[in-house]
Amino acid sequence: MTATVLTGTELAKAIQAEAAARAEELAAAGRWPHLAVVTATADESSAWYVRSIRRAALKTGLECTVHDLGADAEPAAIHEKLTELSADPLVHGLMLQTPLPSGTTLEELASAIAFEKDVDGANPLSLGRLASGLPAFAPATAEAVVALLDHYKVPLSGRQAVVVGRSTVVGKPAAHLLLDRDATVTICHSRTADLAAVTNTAEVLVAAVGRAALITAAHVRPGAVVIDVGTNPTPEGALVGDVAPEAAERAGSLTPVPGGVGPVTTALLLRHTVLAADRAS
Ligand SMILES: Nc1nc(=O)c2c([nH]1)NC[C@@H]1CN(c3ccc(C(=O)N[C@@H](CCC(=O)O)C(=O)O)cc3)C=[N+]21
Repeated sequence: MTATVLTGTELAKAIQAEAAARAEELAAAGRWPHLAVVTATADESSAWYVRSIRRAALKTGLECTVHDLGADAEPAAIHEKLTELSADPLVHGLMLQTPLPSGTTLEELASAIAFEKDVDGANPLSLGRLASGLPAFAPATAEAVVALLDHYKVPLSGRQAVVVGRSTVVGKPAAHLLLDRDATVTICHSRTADLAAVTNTAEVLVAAVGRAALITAAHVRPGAVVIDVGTNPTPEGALVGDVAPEAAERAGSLTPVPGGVGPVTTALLLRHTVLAADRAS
C-alpha cells in the first residue's frame, strides 16, 4: 500500500483567487488590503517564508510591507514597531515572525498586535477566544491543517486525532480547532512516554514539531491520514517535513512537504488580511 498524496497547492490557489477578487473590490473602494510583517531574525527558513508571503500578497493584489528590525533588535524596539503598525490606519494585517532574538518570545510581544489586525492569531486574546469558541483569527498554520482535512473531506467528528507538538501557534491551536470539530484529541510532546503507542491510535495524525523524520512508519496507524506541518531545511538546501518518507508505507494519505500545509498557510494569511480590511472602517 502506498499513501495518497494530499497536496495543498490547489486549495491554496482557490483561497488566493477568492482573496484577490475581494481585494480588488476593496482597493477600488479606497481600502487596499495591507499586510505588515515584522521580522527580527537571520533564520533562513523564516526569511524564505517572508519572501514567499510578499510574493503571494503582491500577486493577490495586496500591499505587503516587511519591517526587518535585525537579529539583534531589542524587545522594546519590536514592541514599539508593533504598537506603531497597530495604530496605522493603512495597515489591516500585522504579523510578527518567529524565531525572535533571545530574551523575548512571541507570547510576550504579541499582545502589542491589535486584536483586529492579528491575522496570524498570535495575540493571547485571539488564542484565548479561539480556545473559548469565540470568533478570532486562528494561527494560519493551525487553520491550514483543518482546511486541508476539509478540502479532502476527511471526517473528524468522533474520530481519534493526535497532534504531535504543543507550540502556542501550531500544536495547541490545531488541537482546539480539531476539538471544535468534535474529534477526540490527544496532544503529544517531547516528554510523552512511548510516542509511537499514542500516535498508533490516530486516525488523523498531525506532526508539528519541527524535527525531520521524527515520525516514522512505526508511528503511523495503518490507513491514517497524516498531516505534516514540519518545514525543516536540509543541509543540501531542500525542505523536509517531520514525517519520514517511509511513513507512506502505512499511511492511507499524507500531505507532502513542500506543497502541502505551507502554501495553504500563506493563502490563509492573505485571506485573513482581506477580511480584516473588509471589517476596517
Ligand atoms: N509567527 C510565525 N508564524 C509562522 O507561521 C511562521 C513563522 N512565524 N516563522 C517561520 C515559520 C515558517 N513557516 C512556513 C510557512 C510556509 C512555508 C511554505 O509554504 N513552504 C513551501 C516550500 C518552499 C520550498 O520549497 O523551499 C511549501 O511547503 O510548499 C514554509 C515555512 C511559517 N512560519
